[in-house]
Amino acid sequence: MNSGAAANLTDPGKTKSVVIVGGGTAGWMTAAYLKAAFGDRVDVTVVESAQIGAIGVGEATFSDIRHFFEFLRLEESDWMPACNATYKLGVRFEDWREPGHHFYHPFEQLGSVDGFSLSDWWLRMPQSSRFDRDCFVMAALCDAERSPRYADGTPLAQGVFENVGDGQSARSNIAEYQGAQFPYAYHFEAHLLAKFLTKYGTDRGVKHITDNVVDVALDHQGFVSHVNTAENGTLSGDLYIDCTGFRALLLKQALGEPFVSFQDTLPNNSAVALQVPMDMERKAIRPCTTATAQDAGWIWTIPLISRIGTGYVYADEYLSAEEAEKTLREFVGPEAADVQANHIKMRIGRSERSWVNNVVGIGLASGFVEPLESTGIFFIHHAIEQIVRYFPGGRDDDVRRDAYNRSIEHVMEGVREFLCLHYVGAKRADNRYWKDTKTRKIPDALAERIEIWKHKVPDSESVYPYYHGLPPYSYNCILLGAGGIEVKHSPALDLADPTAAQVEFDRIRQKADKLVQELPSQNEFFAAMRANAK
Ligand SMILES: Cc1cc2nc3c(=O)[nH]c(=O)nc-3n(C[C@H](O)[C@H](O)[C@H](O)COP(=O)(O)OP(=O)(O)OC[C@H]3O[C@@H](n4cnc5c(N)ncnc54)[C@H](O)[C@@H]3O)c2cc1C
Ligand SMILES: N[C@@H](Cc1c[nH]c2cc(Cl)ccc12)C(=O)O
Repeated sequence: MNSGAAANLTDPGKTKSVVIVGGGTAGWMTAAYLKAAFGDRVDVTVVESAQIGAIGVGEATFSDIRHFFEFLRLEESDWMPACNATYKLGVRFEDWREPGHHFYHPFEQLGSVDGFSLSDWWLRMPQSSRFDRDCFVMAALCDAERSPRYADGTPLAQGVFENVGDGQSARSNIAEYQGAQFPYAYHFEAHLLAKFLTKYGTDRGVKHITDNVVDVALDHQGFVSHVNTAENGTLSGDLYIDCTGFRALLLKQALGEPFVSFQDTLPNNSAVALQVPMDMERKAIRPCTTATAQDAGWIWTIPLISRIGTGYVYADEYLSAEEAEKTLREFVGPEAADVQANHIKMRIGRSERSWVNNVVGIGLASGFVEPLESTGIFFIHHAIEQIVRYFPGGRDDDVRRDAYNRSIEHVMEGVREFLCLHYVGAKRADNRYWKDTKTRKIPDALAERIEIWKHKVPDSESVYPYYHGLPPYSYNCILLGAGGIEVKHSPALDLADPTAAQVEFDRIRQKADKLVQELPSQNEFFAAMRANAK
């Protein structure tokens, strides 16, 4: 424990001390990463309550999470079995356009032909009614429930696996990575990842205290001077990271930082979750997250090893908790009969600033949007990378603080626009909830962008202009998949020679057919892994 350590921020060469309050996924991802980044030159303490539980529902991620594991020098075989992890090739949206329809948001770059996006060509010459099947190989792999690795462990697209796993090469991070779209992400149990990283962190010197923080003390400048725990006295450090979840004990409760609610544009503020045991020998492990539209929101289905994580995300303005749980149980079927439901109130939006004085909020304490595009852990990962990049040198570090806060704001606001597009762009308008999605306020800039996209599919010139994790092709997937906004092809394509585009569509179909034949199902893949491990 360091007392009075605030002074050594201005004293280069001395160990810096960081106190992390909260030991959920955010707390332990941060602790582990700081140790991987700074080793013994940073003193890290994690204090977590034994009484206040962490959120863990069975999570899906961005593919970018691989940079996190790579930074920690961890291979899939080190952490995946410990977290019940499976592969994710994209999100499958069911019933967003109309009952029985589905489309994917896959981890695959959209091609271009003669300077025009393949989506533009597709509008001019659709090969079928399925934009995703015609333009992405991954859509067929998801439909056929394939694994992104062959049974011997060889990955699907060798070319994009550069820098992974030799343990020595330079480590990349999200913002720096300019390579091809990585072909898959993961599903895993976030609380098991937190447990795994507890060992990783404590093995590398992180101090772990199980106790409740009962009071946060501020000095005359409004900086945190120390926190008081119930049984372990006071803890103090140079920097405090608030990972206390929706409570935001330091950032909001102690420092009073205002919260910017997104509720006006994204009304879903509640969830009910179930962890359903499943015999995966008999049930297909779909290699994608499924988001099935419902009367007042949507249900997620996340296949894990030997269980399914599922839940109904809804707006309490339209549906009661009891009705949501009833609908979810009917959706899942008898397997869920003995499973207890977990009802969660979600605080949707962002802290006005995530870094205030010597407190940085990471995870739910900083901000959250409904999990429709699996952004929660991405927000954490991005924040951790940024705090390492902008690590404070002293109290008067306003420039660094402002830069950090801007980058967090951009990520959150960009994702807000992307999520709003799902609702305003969904063709479905069959009840009050879905009708309201067409008239509800959306960010002004998004409304302007949609007017452009009606005439020119989204590209890097027309999507949210700051880094927010989502490439322009993601917007094409939602716009053309959800089907509620009419989009026209570029008039130039009526004059252009379509031969090369036709060759590209044919190539995608042939490649998809070949891979569906060659790749094992996820069930076969994980069965082979288990057999090899014995
Ligand atoms: C319904 C739902 C679905 C989600 N789905 C996804 C998904 O698919 N993909 C994704 O990336 N993310 C998803 N998330 C988000 C993801 O689960 C969280 O981002 C992640 O678990 C991180 O949570 P956290 O660590 O910030 O907070 P929490 O898990 O709430 O942890 C808070 C920690 O603070 C501690 N604490 C609180 N008060 C005190 C105190 N006074 N003293 C000491 N300790 C204290 C608690 O003990 C706990 O350890 C979802 C979230 C929700 C709500
Ligand atoms: N940088 C993100 C962006 C991304 C690209 N495709 C998808 C698909 C889904 Cl479901 C989420 C996220 C993404 C990444 O590569 O993960």
